[in-house]
Amino acid sequence: MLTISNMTVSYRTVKVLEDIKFSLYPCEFTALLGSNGTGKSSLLKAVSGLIPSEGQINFQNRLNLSPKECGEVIAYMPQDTGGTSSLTVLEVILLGRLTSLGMRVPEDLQAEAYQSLIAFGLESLATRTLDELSGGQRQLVYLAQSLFRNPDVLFLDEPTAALDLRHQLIVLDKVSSHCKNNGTTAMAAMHDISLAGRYADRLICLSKGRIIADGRPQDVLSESLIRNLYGVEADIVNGENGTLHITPLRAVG
Ligand SMILES: Nc1ncnc2c1ncn2[C@@H]1O[C@H](COP(=O)(O)OP(=O)(O)OP(=O)(O)O)[C@@H](O)[C@H]1O
Repeated sequence: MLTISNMTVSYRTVKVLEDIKFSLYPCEFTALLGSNGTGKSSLLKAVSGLIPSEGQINFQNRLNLSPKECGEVIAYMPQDTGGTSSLTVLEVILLGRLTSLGMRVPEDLQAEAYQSLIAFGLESLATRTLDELSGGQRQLVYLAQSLFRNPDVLFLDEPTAALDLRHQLIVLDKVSSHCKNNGTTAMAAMHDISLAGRYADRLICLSKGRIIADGRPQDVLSESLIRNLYGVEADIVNGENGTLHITPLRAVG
């Protein structure tokens, strides 16, 4: 279990997150929701030890982790997967297991990396360099790398932002099943509340730097929550098998 308590994050003198506390559990996929600029990325970065924060982070029986220890426990995939790189797609996947790499890459590790490319439909790109990929293909490569790394805790910042509809479904399905099959704890900042409601076990909702709702999608998603979070009027209909159908109607306020 990963537990965050009394977390505050500031940029210079401006506080952007305050009184943050929550716990994340193995096998659970949590979606982090909130409007633009409300602090989702800052929260993921602060807990991953990438930006300074105040408060306490505990993981399993390890108390008060330092930023370096947070970085060792949590694999963080940023929102922006751009930037130049002349590494091939297969090499990027293999880098996910940097600690297992020596002078030679064991054949079984190469085969496993190739399998993770197949899982994301990326095998035809294995020998291409990252510079030669589209934005969505690059995002898929980094997602495949994150799962290949098989971390205890995985943080993803808008993992489906560059993806088409089919790949959004494939990726969220894979992240959710990876959690269940490997005991991984995952949290993803997301903007699509319908997809979050469908794939996440739990939603944590941020507004103005504070958590205003935390629970199972069917328990927390309501028309008034959507109005509070986004300033949007929406219709929510309960479908079969507990699915929620959310239709945004108009911006209000
Ligand atoms: N490096 C920085 N220096 C100063 N202020 C920052 C910095 N990064 C983010 N902020 C501010 O902190 C607040 C939270 O930003 P953050 O990127 O965490 O929001 P977000 O919820 O991830 O937004 P989005 O959905 O638009 O990606 C915003 O007001 C933003 O302008």
